[in-house]
Amino acid sequence: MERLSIAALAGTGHKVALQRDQLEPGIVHLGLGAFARAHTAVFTEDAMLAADDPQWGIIGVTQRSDAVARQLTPQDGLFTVDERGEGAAPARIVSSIVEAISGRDNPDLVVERIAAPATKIVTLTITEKGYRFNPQTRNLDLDDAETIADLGGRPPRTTVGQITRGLQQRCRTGAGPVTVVSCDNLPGNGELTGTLVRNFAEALPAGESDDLLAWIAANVAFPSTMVDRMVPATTDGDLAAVERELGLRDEAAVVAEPFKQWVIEDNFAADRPRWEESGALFSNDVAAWESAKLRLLNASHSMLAYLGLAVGMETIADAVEVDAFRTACRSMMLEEALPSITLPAGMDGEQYCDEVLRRFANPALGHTTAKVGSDGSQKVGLRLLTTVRGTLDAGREPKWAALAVAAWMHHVAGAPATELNDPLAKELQAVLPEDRTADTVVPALLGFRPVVEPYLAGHETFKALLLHWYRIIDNNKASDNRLASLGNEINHG
Ligand SMILES: NC(=O)c1ccc[n+]([C@@H]2O[C@H](COP(=O)([O-])OP(=O)(O)OC[C@H]3O[C@@H](n4cnc5c(N)ncnc54)[C@H](O)[C@@H]3O)[C@@H](O)[C@H]2O)c1
Ligand SMILES: O=P(O)(O)OC[C@@H](O)[C@@H](O)[C@H](O)[C@H](O)CO
Repeated sequence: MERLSIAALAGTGHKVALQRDQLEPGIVHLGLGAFARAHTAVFTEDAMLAADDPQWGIIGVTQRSDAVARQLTPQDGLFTVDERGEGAAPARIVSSIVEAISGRDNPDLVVERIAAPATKIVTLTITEKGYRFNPQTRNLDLDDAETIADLGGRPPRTTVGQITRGLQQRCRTGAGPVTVVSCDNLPGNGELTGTLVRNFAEALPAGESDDLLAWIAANVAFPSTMVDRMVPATTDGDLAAVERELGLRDEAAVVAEPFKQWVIEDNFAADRPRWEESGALFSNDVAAWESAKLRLLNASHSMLAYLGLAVGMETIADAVEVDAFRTACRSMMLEEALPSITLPAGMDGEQYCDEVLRRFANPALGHTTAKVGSDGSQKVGLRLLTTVRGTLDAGREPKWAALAVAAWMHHVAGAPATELNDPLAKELQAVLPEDRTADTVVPALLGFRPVVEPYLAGHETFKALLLHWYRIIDNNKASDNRLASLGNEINHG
């Protein structure tokens, strides 16, 4: 089958929305995964169309492998977004990516693109682990071997190294101000990114560091954002479905739910696309949006992933259909998370929670428990332990959040060392005992400092809840009907 490209489209009924010969590159996007294509690239294309402003073509950078760059380059950067579920629009070809680079293979080129005067924005979707920070201090992990190597002056391979070296070159060449926009699921993602970039700059030799820090302070903004759209990893079946629809082969297609949301702090150092014309909300209350999303949606997502994995379920849509799991999620959101956060003005908390559960149930999305449950060491603290802490501080028991944390612990203890998909898999395995029971695993993982703060590790109520739930999950693993028996025990608390 012929590959998707501008030339190949000429012979079909499909066409691209943007005038490609007029596009100019104004954005460098680091982390060209599925989410960036279904979210950032779509908002940006729509903004360019609505405002008739073609200066925001995206230079996409793949970070760890060259796969997406290899898929997109022969397709002239074009790819399909295939919406799935109620209200889905027809498959759409997105044309806002003008170049795709493998950052792994061309680190100097990444720095050059960030430093180009035409670049006004650097956006990021590099996953939580890509930030290489210490979650307790929210500073750059200066013991990280890759960061040390980047500080030593090699062509940078870490994202923070790439951004800071790009800024250093902008400072030297007078390339002008730039805005760095994190779009990852992290609280205060803009402030965090700014801190990590400054930490990197501070760790450079004094002669390089002083000028650079002053230049960054005067020329770079780091707005925080909240992003939302469920985008699973694309499967071979998804590619085949797009091929049938398009009549062309698209190796870079992505699948997404119809819903999409982007809340952005209005803090830019230079021009920006008119993203508000494509539906983004500019707000000075991004922190409230982000904590609502992380502690309601993402926390429930993680809970369903680990409960689903405990009973061998493959998708989130299947897990949320289990009454006991759905009720546990809803209870965690309503009884524990909602009382410990301040909602953004105008948000109806209960309605938001119901909407989240409805979105999870989208059967056409195929979001896997394995993908959502990956990298737990990077997510459990932000999504769940925050609610555990808030609920304990309010003098109540975090019963449901503890169920989700116990399910994560069970997943970590049950996964064979080679199969745990987590950047700290080796470190987690190292603290786990040979004999894995509630009484050995719970204290071992409570003592795992990169995830659990000392206060929670020593909290007897929390520990008792974890032991209780861990035993229930573990006892059921040998049951003939582990789904029914686990559901039953969860219902009985
Ligand atoms: N997929 C979603 O539903 C969704 C929704 C909202 C937000 N997000 C955010 O986007 C991120 C990426 O999601 P995705 O679906 O694109 O995942 P993906 O697996 O398709 O892509 C991950 C991207 O992150 C990069 N990356 C991974 N580890 C890295 C590291 N150590 N350093 C630098 N870059 C690294 C990869 O190269 C890749 O470009 C999520 O972690 C989340 O923060 C995703
Ligand atoms: O993308 P991650 O790995 O941070 O988290 C997995 C999911 O919870 C997440 O991607 C959600 O689908 C998303 O945050 C919805 O907007």
